[in-house]
Parts: sequence; C-alpha cells; structure tokens
Amino acid sequence: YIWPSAQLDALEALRFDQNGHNAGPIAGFIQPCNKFFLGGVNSTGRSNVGDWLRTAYHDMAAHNITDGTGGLDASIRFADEQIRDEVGCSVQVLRRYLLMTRSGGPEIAFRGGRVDAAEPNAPGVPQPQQDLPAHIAAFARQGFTQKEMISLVACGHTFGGVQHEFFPDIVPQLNDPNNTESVMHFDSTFVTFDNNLAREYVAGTTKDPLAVGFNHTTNSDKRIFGSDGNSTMRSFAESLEAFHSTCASVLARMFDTVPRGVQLTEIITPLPVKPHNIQLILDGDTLKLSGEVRFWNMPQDDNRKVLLLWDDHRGGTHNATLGFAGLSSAVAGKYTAAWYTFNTTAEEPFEELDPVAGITRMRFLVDGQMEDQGGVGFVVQDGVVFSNSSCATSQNPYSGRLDIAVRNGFNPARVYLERQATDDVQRPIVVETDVKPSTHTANATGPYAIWSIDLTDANKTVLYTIGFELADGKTYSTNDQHRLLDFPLCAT
Ligand code: HEM
Repeated sequence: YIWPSAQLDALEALRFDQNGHNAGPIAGFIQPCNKFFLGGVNSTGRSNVGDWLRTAYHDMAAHNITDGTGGLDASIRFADEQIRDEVGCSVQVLRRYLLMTRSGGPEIAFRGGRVDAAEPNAPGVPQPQQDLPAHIAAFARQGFTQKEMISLVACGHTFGGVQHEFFPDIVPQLNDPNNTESVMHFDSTFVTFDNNLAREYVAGTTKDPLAVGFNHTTNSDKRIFGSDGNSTMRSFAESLEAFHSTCASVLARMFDTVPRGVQLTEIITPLPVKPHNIQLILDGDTLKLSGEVRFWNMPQDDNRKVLLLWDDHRGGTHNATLGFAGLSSAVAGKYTAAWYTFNTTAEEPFEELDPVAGITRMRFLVDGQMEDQGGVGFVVQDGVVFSNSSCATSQNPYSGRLDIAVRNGFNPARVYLERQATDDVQRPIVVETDVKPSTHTANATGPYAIWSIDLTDANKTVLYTIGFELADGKTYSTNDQHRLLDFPLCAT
C-alpha cells in the first residue's frame, strides 16, 4: 500500500515493529516463547503462545459458512462464551493476531479489519469426547475440509497440551516440579512451532494425551490424525517445510474466517520506507515538523547519509540531514530496520518550516538513492494542525482550550477532536467532538485561522487527535496526539 493510511500504518506497525526502537506492545506478551503470565512467578508447563492460539481457534470456531455468522470477532471476550468452555481457562488477553513466527514457525500472511462482535456467538467449539463424524461436521461448518481439519489440529497442537485442572479425566495430577500446571504436552517441544507432534505420532513415541490417553473416548487427535490413513501426519513428519507451509496457509485461513460482511484489508507486508509519527504543529510564525522514518531490512551504518527532502505549496524543495535514532527487529530477529529522526538535536527538536510555504510531500535520499514510493512521494497534509496557542485558562481546577490551525483556502466541512473510548460492550470506538472557528480572532496567524474548543478539568489528560471532513464527505485523521495538560497558562 501507499503511505499514509491511518488503518494500514497502525496495523503494519503492530505486526512488524516488534523489538527495539519504537517496539509495539504485542511481542512482549509472548516472548520468550515459554512466557506464561496467567500463572504465578514459578508456574511452569504452560505458555501464552499456546493459550493465544487456542483462544483464536475458539473465537473462530463459531463460524457457520452457510449463514455467515460467527468467526474471528473477539466474541470470546463475552463471559457467556467463556463459561461454555470455549476457552477452558480464564483468558485475560485477546489479541486477534499472533506472532507465532517468534516460536520458530512460518510467517503467516496478515490482514487487518476484523470487527469486534457486539454479542456472543452460537456455541461451536469441538470437544475431545465427540466422535469423528461430529468433528468432520464441525470443521465443515467452519469452512474446512477433512484434510484441512487434520492440518489445523496438528498445527494447533504443536503448542501446549491438556491441563489436569480442566480435564482431570484425561490428565492425572502430574506432581512434577518442572510442570507445576500439570499439563500433559502434545509433543516434546510444546513452545516451539515444529513438526515433532507429527514425528512422534508417526514414530509411535507420542505422549499426546488426546492420541494415546488412557481414556479412549477422548482420544480425538488419534481419530482425526488417523482419518486419512495417517497420510497427512506422515507428510508432516517427513518434512518440516511441508508442515510449516501447510500451517501458514490453514492458519491464515483460520484467522481470516470472519462473519459475513466484514471486509478484511489486503495482506499487510512491511513498507520498505515508512515515515512514523509525523507531527506538525503551528508555533506562532513557524510550522514545526517532527517525526521519524523507518528503513526496513537495513542494518546500522554510521557512514550512511539520510536526507529528508520536502516540497512546499509554492513549488520549492528543502532538505535536512536526518540523525540515526535506533534499530528495531521483527520475526525473531530475521529482519532489522534502521530508524532516522527529523529531530536532529535535543535543543532543536523540530524542523522549522515557513507556514506560508507549508509542506506537501516528503522524499528521502539514502546514500544518494531516492526513496519516494515510486514517484508519488510521502504526502503530508498541513491543512489542519494543532496550534501551540492552545493554553490553560486555569490550572486548579484545570480548564482551557485546544486551538486548531486551519489553513486558509483549505475549507474543511467539519473539524473535530477524536478520542478513543469503548462502548458498553467493550468495542473500541472513536468519540468525536466538533470544533468551531475561534472567537479568539487575535490568535489568527498568517496563513492559518484558529478554531477552538474549551475543555474542562475532567478532560485535561485525554489524548486527542484531530479529524476533519472535506466537502466531498471524505474524512481524515492526524497522527499527533495532544492533551490540554501539555499546554501552559494562557497569556492574559
Ligand atoms: C476437534 C478439534 C479439537 C479438539 C477436540 C481440541 C481439544 C483440545 C483440548 C481438550 C485441549 C486442552 C485444553 C486445556 O487443557 O486447557 C486443547 C489444547 C489446545 N488446542 Fe486444541 N482441540 C481441537 C482443535 C484445535 C485447533 C484447530 C487448534 C488451533 C489451530 C487448537 C489449538 C490448541 C492449542 C494451542 C492448545 C494448547 C493450549 C494451551 O496450552 O494453553 N486445537 N485442545
């Protein structure tokens, strides 16, 4: 995709900015792969990675391919679904995408755009005591063939195992100080995305409690794996590559199984050059530009020269040398990215732009090579920006106004503040509050008019972004987040 896209930029960052500079919040939950944060400090035998994958499957398992209901929609967050043993244990965290590549697995194509359900789905999680025809029917309802069922179960059960606490009829109390959660693992490497489940199953050495458990009724893995004469399991045992590529494909389909009507995004791959956190703020008679740029698959090199070029509304071009800001990595260190900052020194943390000329697009020169998204450039909007004339009218209790600078001639149909919230069924929503042209006309600055909104103490710490709507009805959001508390007392 072409930068900027508010939705895809954010999803791309969540998926690919995993460790190091500007690391996102996800990887920390499942890293190292044996991390388990629901248990106590010394709890062993389980891991978040297994917990999460199983949760994703259970969330999806309600899907009905005929009527289009259910799917990966976070409906598993509702107590109703958890009570029905769709989870088996309490799940405190649900993320709708998983970074299993960290545990040695294949890279799974990632799409965004899932929509949180407003209510629980119909029950749909298969139980180990059900017979083979019931399992085939359940996977068919979810949209998977019998062969895909074998693959999905084998890919899922490469992680984790069965807990004594919830399945005492399958797993005895283990009394093992190295496995305090009493989990009988599906294979000998329960936090690694490998084909040992299949190898041990085919070799006859498996300890999978759903394959060789003493209770035949609950040996669902045995019935499922054997349902094609073991041919799928044999192919997995023979080739780690075949196992990984099959899992990448069926797991991607599992994650992409969504209720009818939900439109997923394109597959999101890392942008080779990606501006990050670009902010513009009007400060008196300068327009301050700050931000960073990430170069994917680029190691550190102290001799590299990175230049920011930007075009203005008058047809002029300007440039500034960027400073190295840090490295990040993703996919268990497979990829490295180098970050450069527009804020070259601590004393001079912004590029200062002439607000009349403004900015239209950026490009980057890396050791003489032009990076401009194939000629399109990196478009920056300076039509609606925060203004540093925002200020507090009182500091105890806090009240004041946020000023927004609207470029003359830009003529937005509507300007509003946006803040994130959740609705009464915990779905993330954006709350909009309209901003009007200011009566503080004294604040109007050169090429910009000031629009304002008064805020009270209760809202002083809320982080706001600006949204605006153009005459054609299209809406846009800015990156910059500001809160009233960040601004000084108003000059009297
Ligand atoms: C007929 C189908 C299936 C049956 C009957 C089944 C049954 C089970 C059972 C009884 C457990 C033990 C849960 C616990 O002790 O908390 C389990 C764990 C697990 N299952 Fe399945 N499963 C099936 C399919 C799948 C699929 C399709 C996936 C994912 C693709 C999956 C992923 C997992 C994972 C990752 C665990 C380990 C959870 C952990 O360690 O926290 N299962 N399964």
